[in-house]
Amino acid sequence: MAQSDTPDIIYTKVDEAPELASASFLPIIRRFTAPAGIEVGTRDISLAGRIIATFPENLTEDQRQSDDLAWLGELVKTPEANVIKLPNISASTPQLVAAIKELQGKGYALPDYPEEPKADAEKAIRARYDTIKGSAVNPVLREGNSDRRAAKAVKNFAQANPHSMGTWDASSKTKVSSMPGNDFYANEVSATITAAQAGTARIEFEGADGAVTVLKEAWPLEEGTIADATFMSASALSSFLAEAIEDTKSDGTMFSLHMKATMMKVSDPIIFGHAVKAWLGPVWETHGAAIKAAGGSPNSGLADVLAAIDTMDNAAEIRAEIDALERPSMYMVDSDKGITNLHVPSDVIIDASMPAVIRAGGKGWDETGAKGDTNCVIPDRCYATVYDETINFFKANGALDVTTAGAVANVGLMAQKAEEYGSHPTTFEAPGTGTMRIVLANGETLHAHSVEAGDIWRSCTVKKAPIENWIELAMDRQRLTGSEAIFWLDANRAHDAQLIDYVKAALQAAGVADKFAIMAPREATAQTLKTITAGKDSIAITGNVLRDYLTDLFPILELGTSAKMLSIVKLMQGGGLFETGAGGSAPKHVQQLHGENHLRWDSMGEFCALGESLNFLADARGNAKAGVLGAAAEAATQGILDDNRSPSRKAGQPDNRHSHYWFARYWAEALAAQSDDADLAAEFAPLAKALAEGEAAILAELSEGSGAAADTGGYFHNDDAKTAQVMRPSATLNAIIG
Ligand SMILES: NC(=O)C1=CN([C@@H]2O[C@H](COP(=O)(O)OP(=O)(O)OC[C@H]3O[C@@H](n4cnc5c(N)ncnc54)[C@H](OP(=O)(O)O)[C@@H]3O)[C@@H](O)[C@H]2O)C=CC1
Ligand SMILES: O=C(O)CCC(=O)C(=O)O
Ligand SMILES: [Mg+2]
Repeated sequence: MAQSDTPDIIYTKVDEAPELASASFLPIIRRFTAPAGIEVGTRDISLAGRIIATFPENLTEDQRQSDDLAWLGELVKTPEANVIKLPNISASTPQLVAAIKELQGKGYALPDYPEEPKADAEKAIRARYDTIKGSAVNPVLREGNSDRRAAKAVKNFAQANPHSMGTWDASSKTKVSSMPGNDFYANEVSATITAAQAGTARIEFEGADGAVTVLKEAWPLEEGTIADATFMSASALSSFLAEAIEDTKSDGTMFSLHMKATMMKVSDPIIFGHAVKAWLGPVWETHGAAIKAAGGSPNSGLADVLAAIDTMDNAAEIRAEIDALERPSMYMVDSDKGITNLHVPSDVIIDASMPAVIRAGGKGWDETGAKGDTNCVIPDRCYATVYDETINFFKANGALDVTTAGAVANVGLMAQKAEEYGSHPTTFEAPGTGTMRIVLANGETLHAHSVEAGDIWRSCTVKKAPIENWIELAMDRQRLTGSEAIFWLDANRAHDAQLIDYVKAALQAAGVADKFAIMAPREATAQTLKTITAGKDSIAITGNVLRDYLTDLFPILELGTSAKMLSIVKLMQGGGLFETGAGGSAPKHVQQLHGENHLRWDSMGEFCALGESLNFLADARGNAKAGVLGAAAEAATQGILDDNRSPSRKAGQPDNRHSHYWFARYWAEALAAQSDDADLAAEFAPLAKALAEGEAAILAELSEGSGAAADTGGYFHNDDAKTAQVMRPSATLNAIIG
């Protein structure tokens, strides 16, 4: 990669709410960094951008785009990397299909997404689209482990200004339901690759007839890598789901399924599909084959199945049979629009959905829009215990007191596609009854499982260098904070037992074993909740999945949202990746902007990441001006919190754009007031003055269109000019920012 033309900071172009926010905020960042000679570039990792970059041969010269994700994937392996990464869409199939359709409508001659590819050409197209699907960006950029926590100012603000919390009642019927056995947890085996075993491995399936199919070849396994294999039985899953539906009915609660179909893009849509089939029960048994022939895929959700049914001659009959099913209430994504939990696999994502239920006092919303208790179905037991224990804790102790609760930080093992979140290329639906096995370079079989057709088999790996780096990061954070520090590892789980060997050895070698505890997730949850209830802090040192789950769970309870988190990825090659918040891209915020020109997205995550990125530029490159800008950005962030300038939720009140004005103003004022760099002070004094003098006009202009519809010229692929018009409506502010 040509380093000479790499901008000092890369601010990623993404999707949905954070991308709309960028249209307002990025011009401000550039106006402020330019006088310091800091170049802020962008690279496009949006879903639409990645689709366009994948099919150049279908597009005109003007339409083509470079593969920015690949470029960034190389950059993060260099010490030069300084990337501000906003949350992007990890697309489910329905989202991918919708994005393709929007682009086709805009004149991009892209191929359709082949749901059931038959000919080789279709299979090739499908394979290219599948590289875009799911969590295709984060694993490429995350060449380091994760350090997520709330900045002190953010935590103090939350304690002083508590968000709304539902109450928890001991009689709540809300619970977590998981499979009793034959899940990923039960079937896991794990080993650490020795020198003699290292090399190129393969994954193969041997059918009952002895025929061997190689499912993955040329699969490198390095010495020190922890390599697991496990599977979930499809028949056990189906029976469990059918029972869970019946159990929900007898409890009188609502059924909800919580998965991560975006990151676990192979396994979880299949599990989701089993739930759709279980819900349809006898209707699927009778009509399933015909619905499939009509193009309906349960793995894509109930919406896809219903749409296929509606194209069938006997649609009315099938619909009537569905209506006649005796089913419990279902947890809704949008009760006004009739969108159920099972409609789209990416609508209910466990890391955000379970905390939302827990924050609300164990409540979900049913078909009628009524609040009620819910059976939270999380089939696999590896991590479900965390939510189960949290629910038990609040039932016993009442909701968390936000005003006094301590903070939970996370140190997450994430680098180089660690663990489950890197497992999609090594996840397979068993093609028949037989044996799935990993065969090592030396011919040895590492792991083997007897499976039946449809069982979901997967292998997860994590490399040695990331593990060692993660333990070091944990030791750093513990030393710097003195907090309670717990490795959330289950000695009874095969994978965790291998990790524990690494952890114990490293802690002993460093002489700090007494500063850390190692606890299974359930025990760690109980201990951590006890600690924060007592007003103390805890560091959760976890694998990749719990990194994801806990950095939504605790921030949503403590701060009301994970958008305000500091999310730092110290890249293993010396660069910095600064993620903005720990949450997603909030699709409903876009609907609100389009409907009533109000963007309630809170850019606190962007503000925190910007400060960190500038400070990193100062420390790593000796760029003193960046340090001055960074310190001033931190002061501006503090100003936003002190003066309560964050966006409100309702149209007619200040929104995201207003918060950017305030950020610019506080930033300019802090720069004008500092004495470390006289040139910057002189540059920003007039800007600060103009922003202060323009206050009334700017705030009025920013509020002008509020309440009316707004057109950004698209959803996945906005029109830049239209978006700028919507997101930069203040002529006064624009004249100052330029
Ligand atoms: N790092 C990444 O790139 C990530 C990407 N994603 C992607 O984002 C999409 C949506 O994910 P989902 O998990 O549903 O989470 P959302 O982003 O939709 O968040 C859930 C809710 O949290 C609140 N929220 C989140 N961020 C903000 C913010 N900045 N300001 C104010 N409120 C906020 C909103 O609540 P309310 O509406 O009540 O205000 C929002 O509806 C998916 O496409 C997913 O793949 C998800 C997680 C991380
Ligand atoms: O990559 C994704 O799909 C989501 C990432 C996520 O939720 C997280 O890192 O917290
Ligand atoms: Mg997450």
